[in-house]
Amino acid sequence: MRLLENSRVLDDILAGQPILPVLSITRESDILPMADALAAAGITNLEVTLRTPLGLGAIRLLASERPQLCVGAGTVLDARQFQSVLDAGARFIVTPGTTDELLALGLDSPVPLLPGVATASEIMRGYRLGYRCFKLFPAEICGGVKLLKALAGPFHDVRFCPTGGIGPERLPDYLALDNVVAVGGSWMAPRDLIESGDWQAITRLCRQVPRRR
Ligand SMILES: O=C(O)C(=O)C[C@H](O)[C@H](O)COP(=O)(O)O
Repeated sequence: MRLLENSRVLDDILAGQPILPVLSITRESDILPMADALAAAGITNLEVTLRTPLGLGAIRLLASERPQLCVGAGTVLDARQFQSVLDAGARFIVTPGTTDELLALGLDSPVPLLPGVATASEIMRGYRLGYRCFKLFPAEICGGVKLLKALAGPFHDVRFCPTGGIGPERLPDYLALDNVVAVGGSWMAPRDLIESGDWQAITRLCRQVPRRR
């Protein structure tokens, strides 16, 4: 998507809910019940990573069986994966870092790209191409709330989806920042609850998410 269009569409998607669940699927039978557990708490945006071999199939399944959800693809590392998640029906694409190849693909993509950054220089590489919305990763390690406050100075028109190491206790501090569009994380679908199939507990965890101040 050209220039500011990418970031406008992303902002429209992500601003609709304060958290972006990041799911890594390890059992096929979990996919639909997990998505339904999130949806029961009002979650419509979610990111499925390619960290596991089931990731791509999960995106395809959710795109066809739960079209009301906005399912993005995460951990997209190269052009081949970029094309495969587009083919699977991903509605947005998330990368942990940036490469020139991925930034260029995002400009011509039919769905928006959320490029991962950790430094001002990486933001500047995307900014000059028109990107205004980035994933800050790994957020807690690379500076978290303090870094986001510092970045608001030079990049007043940039918004971030910080992800990585952010649990529910730190969430309010991030959501209080004007340059945070949503906060990503995996905490709302913990492994033990998924393994035991405790979908109601996952719904309850998502319902505890604070509203934006
Ligand atoms: O693999 C990727 O490209 C990612 O997308 C990284 C995930 O966003 C974070 O690992 C989620 O962070 P946690 O909430 O700390 O689990």
